Amino acid sequence: MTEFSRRLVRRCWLSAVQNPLQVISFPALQLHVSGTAMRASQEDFENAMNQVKLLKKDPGNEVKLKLYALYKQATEGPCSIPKPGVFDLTNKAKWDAWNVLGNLPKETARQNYVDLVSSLTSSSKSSSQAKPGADRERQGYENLVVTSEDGITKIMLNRPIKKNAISTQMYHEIMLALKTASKDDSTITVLTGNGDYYCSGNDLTNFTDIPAGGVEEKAKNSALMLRDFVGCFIDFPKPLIAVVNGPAVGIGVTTLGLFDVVYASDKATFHTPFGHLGLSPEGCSSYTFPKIMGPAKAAEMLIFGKKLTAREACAQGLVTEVFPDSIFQKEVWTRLKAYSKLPPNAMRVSKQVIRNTEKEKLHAVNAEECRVLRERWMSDECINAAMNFLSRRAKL
Ligand SMILES: CCCCC/C=C/CC(=O)SCCNC(=O)CCNC(=O)[C@H](O)C(C)(C)COP(=O)(O)OP(=O)(O)OC[C@H]1O[C@@H](n2cnc3c(N)ncnc32)[C@H](O)[C@@H]1OP(=O)(O)O
Repeated sequence: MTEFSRRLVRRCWLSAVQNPLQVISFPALQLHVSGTAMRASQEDFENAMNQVKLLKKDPGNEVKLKLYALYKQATEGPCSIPKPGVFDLTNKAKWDAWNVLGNLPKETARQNYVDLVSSLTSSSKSSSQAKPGADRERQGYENLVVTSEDGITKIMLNRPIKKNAISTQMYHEIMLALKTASKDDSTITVLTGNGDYYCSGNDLTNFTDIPAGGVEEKAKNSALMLRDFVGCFIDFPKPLIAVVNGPAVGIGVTTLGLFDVVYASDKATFHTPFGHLGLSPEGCSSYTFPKIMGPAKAAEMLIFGKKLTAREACAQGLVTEVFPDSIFQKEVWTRLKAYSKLPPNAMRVSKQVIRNTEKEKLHAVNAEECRVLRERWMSDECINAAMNFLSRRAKL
C-alpha cells in the first residue's frame, strides 16, 4: 500500500470520526485503495501469453496447469463446466486446477498469470546459477517456498516483509500446495513461516479489493474461499506439522487446532484479536479450542483476544512442545527427519483414524463459522477496525 493511499484511507477514517453519521462502507474504501493497487493491463496479459510460447525450458506439468487455470480464470471467471470423468485424466487435472481457484477475481488471476510468467522468464534467465537440488523446489508459487526433501514437504509462508500476512493469492497458493502435498510421495507435511513471524493472519488489505457486486459479493466470495481453505486442513490426509517460528495471529493461530503436531519457538506468541477487529472465530477454533484447552481458556482467547506465550499455549495443549529459539530449527528438523522415516501408510492410517470420527463435525463447524463471518465482514465494527489498521492508528 502506498503512502498516498494510506493517507487517503486515514482521511476517510478521520472523516468518519468527525461525522459519525456518515456511512463509511467498503466500496468507499475501495474507491481510494484499489485504484492505486498494481494491476496487470490487458496488454501485460497478452505479452505474458506470448512469453509463455517462447519459454526455452518446459516449466513442468504443475506450472503448466497453474498457467492454464489462471488463464481460464482471467478470461472466463470461475470454473463452471462439468467435472470430467475420473478416467479423463488430463482434462480432470485441468478442471481441478481451475476449480481450486474458486472465486478469485478475474483481475487478480490476470495479475497472477503475469507474475507467474515473469517469475518463469527470470528463473530461466538465471537457470545456470540454479543451486544443486533446486529441482526439488516447487516452482510457481509467489508467496510460498515449497520444497520436498527427506520425505518431508515443507510449505513456507514467504512474505516476511508483511509478517507473512495471508493475501487472497496466498490462500489459493496454500490450498494448492496442500492439495499437491497430499498426493506427493512425502510422508509428512510441514507448514512454517519465513522471517521473524510465523503468520500475522489474514491480510487486512484483502478487504479493500471490492468487486463490482459490492461488499456483499466480497463477503460471499471470502466466505466461500475461507470454507475451502479450512476444508483443506480438515481433509489433509497425512501428518501435518506446524513449525511456529515466531508470533502467530488470527487464522495463523486458529488453524493450529487442525494440525497433528505444533512445535513452537519460545519467541512465538498466539493471538486471536477477533474482538478488536469486530470478527468472530474461524478455522474451526470455536470447536477445537474449547476441546483442547477447555471452554473458559478458549473464551479468553477467542472472545477477549488474550495473547498467549508459547509456554502458556503449550500448557493449554495448543502447542505440543516449545524449544528455545537458539536451537529451535535444529532440534525440530532433526526430530521431523526421524519421524518422516516411519512407515508412511501406518502414519497416514493412524491420522485418518483419529480425524475421521471428527471430520463431519469439523466441516459443519467450518460452514457455520464462515456463515457468521460473512455477516461480520459487513458490520460497522469490522469495517471500522479494518480502516483503523489501514490508517495505522491501531497496533495490536
Ligand atoms: C479473506 C477471507 C479469510 C479471512 C480469514 C479471517 C482471519 C481473521 C484473522 O486473521 S484476524 C488477524 C488479522 N491480523 C491482524 O490483525 C494483525 C495486524 N498486524 C499488526 O497488528 C502488526 O502488523 C503486527 C503486530 C503483526 C506486527 O507489528 P510490527 O510493528 O512488528 O510490524 P508492522 O506493523 O510494521 O508490520 C510490517 C508490515 O507488515 C504489514 N502487516 C502486518 N500484518 C498485516 C496484516 N495482517 N495485514 C496486512 N498487512 C500486515 C504492516 O502493514 C507493515 O506493512 P508496511 O510496512 O507496508 O506498513
